[in-house]
Amino acid sequence: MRVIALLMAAGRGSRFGADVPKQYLPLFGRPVLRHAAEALLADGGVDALLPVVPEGEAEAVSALLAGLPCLPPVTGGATRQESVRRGLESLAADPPRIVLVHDAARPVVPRGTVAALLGALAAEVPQDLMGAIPAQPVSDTLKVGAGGRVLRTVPRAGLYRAQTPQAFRYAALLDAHRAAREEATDDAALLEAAGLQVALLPGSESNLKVTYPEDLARAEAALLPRYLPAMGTGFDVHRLVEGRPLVLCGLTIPHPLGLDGHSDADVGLHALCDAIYGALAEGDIGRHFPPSEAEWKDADSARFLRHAAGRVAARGGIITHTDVTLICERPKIGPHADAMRARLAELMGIAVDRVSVKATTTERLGFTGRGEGIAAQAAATLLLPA
Ligand SMILES: Nc1ccn([C@@H]2O[C@H](COP(=O)(O)OP(=O)(O)OP(=O)(O)O)[C@@H](O)[C@H]2O)c(=O)n1
Ligand SMILES: C[C@](O)(CO)[C@H](O)COP(=O)(O)O
Repeated sequence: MRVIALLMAAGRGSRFGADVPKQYLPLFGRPVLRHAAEALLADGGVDALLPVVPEGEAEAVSALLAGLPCLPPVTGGATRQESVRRGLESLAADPPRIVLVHDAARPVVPRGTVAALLGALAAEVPQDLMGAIPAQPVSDTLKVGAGGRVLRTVPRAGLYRAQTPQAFRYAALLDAHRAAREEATDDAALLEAAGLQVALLPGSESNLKVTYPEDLARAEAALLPRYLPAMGTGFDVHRLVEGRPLVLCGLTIPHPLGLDGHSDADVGLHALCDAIYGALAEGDIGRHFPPSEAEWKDADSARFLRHAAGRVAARGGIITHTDVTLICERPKIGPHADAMRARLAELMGIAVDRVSVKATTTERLGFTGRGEGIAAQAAATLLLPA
């Protein structure tokens, strides 16, 4: 049974009102539509996704969905219904048995939803079932209103709020779309209009559609139980010598001495990399970039931090906060701290208000007190998929 899931991402998000369509905005550092796509695949049973995207954005959406089983994106239309129809038509030459239609703006599909929908359509009895949808019973009292006044109350018994993903026999849904004369707000409505049977399955309050700005925080709250916090620490020391530039937290700082080492010896950045690798339980910087390898001689350590942040992304996680403490008498770090924070934030791809750089002396005690070297310690917190 070939199953294709249409990922509806061709909307402009006008009610949300951001500079970019809401489906591209980050939730825990990853685009809303990426969460939606992964949720469609999590139960198994879906062979490929078919992204339906705004005109000219196929390449950008493909990049956001990299690594997932996807058919080439199809350009959507002016309405959701038109976008779905275009997606369905693109499959006509090699028709699947079943299609799922899902809003890319719904990033929190509970586990088991897709399996339940496919199970309903796979069941032998009733054989007349053409679709299955998740829906929540209405729990508030419903009013009809106009001009700021209540006109009357609508009985809520038997009323449901329809969600996506919705599953359909492909041929039935394509026929319903081709025959449609009026605009429907979901796909099941087109089958209902044709007198076809659609099963009602339990939905979930967490399966919200990001529509207004406040919905992003609600979606993050709903996703949070799927993550576990992780924490790592790092420590590094390099000797101060003549004839080398002083590179600290990604910046070259004017100073008569520089740090000695195999790479550019950026002690702050190395400690931070170790904190991130530590939180991932993926060893340390020396494991990823061995000092025995000539390739890393005098290397710009920015590359190491980009790698560490890339490992977090590859594990499906995000860096939540980092904190670096530089330990030295000279140079004074305060005047450079904000520029260092900005550079580290840029390298890790996170907001600067989640990045701290501070400094301390050791009261002229020890090797840092005597100005023989600089030490750094760092901590990083991550969220990783549970
Ligand atoms: N022409 C359209 C309109 C909507 N959608 C998709 O259908 C889903 C549900 O639509 P909605 O929440 O209304 O999204 P927008 O149309 O983007 O929002 P708005 O109505 O506020 O502009 C979204 O994932 C959206 O990208 C689509 O593929 N093609
Ligand atoms: C398809 C849908 O998500 C089901 O609840 C909903 O109808 C989409 O409505 P919108 O007005 O296009 O957001």
